[in-house]
Amino acid sequence: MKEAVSNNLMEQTFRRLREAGETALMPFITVGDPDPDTTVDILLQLEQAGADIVELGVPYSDPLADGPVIQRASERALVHGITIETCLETAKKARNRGVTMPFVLFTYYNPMLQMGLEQFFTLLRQADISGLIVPDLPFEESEEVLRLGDEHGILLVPLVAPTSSERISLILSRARGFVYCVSSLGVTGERSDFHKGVDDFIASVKAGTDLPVAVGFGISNGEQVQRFSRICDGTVVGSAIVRKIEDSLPLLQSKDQREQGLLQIRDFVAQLKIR
Ligand SMILES: O=P(O)(O)OC[C@@H](O)[C@@H](O)c1c[nH]c2ccccc12
Repeated sequence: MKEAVSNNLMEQTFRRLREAGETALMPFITVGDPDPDTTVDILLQLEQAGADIVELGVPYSDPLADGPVIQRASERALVHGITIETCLETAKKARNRGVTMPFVLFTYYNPMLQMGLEQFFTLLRQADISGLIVPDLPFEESEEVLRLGDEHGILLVPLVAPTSSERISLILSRARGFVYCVSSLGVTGERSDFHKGVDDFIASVKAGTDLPVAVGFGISNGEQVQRFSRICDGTVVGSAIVRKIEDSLPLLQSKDQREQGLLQIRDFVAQLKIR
């Protein structure tokens, strides 16, 4: 029997990359940082720079796992009252402006519960979101979220950390889309060194699943992207790009230098891409 070919954009992207022998460059940005219109412009730049899949972070006031760079991005976004709805509107605008890469929504659990899970998944589908990551989803509640995701065609991507060891096969058996390996413990943020056991950890995850495996947490330059690309299928870069956006704020917010600010972000991301 022929394997059913999925029409989920993220699955298609990973399949295309795998056939080409490439790995995915996966930026994370906070939606609404520094404002929703600029997020649309930044998404266009990311795509032109060679990003393959983008993680769209919903800003949150109590982001447990986020380091200082991403926390500040959330603060800048929350000034504009950004909610899940506005994030999804922003994603739609980016599509209408020509962004074609798959979107993975990254949100804490509480805002989705408050909206109601049915409504949440309906809106995600309407905004052409391919995947979902919920870092604080309680394992006991993940079954319901997974079921709704399957119903709506939205892939619930699990996060696994070097400490998830006893539960890892259970987590992998429920994974959709890809598996996100957190390179280290603690919070997000750029690092110069990684945990000694990270390569073995990634190898053990790869051995336990046929899905693509991506690595994130602390990856901040092209050399680190290359290092991890040799052993996995995708690399997530968050804080380093969000910091670049922060550094570019004076340019982005001035009328005549905005283009220059956007180019600065594009150039930074382009040099992370393996060509
Ligand atoms: O910022 P870093 O170190 O590049 O790590 C990626 C990360 O930002 C993004 O995937 C992320 C943002 N918030 C998180 C919370 C938990 C796990 C991962 C995340």
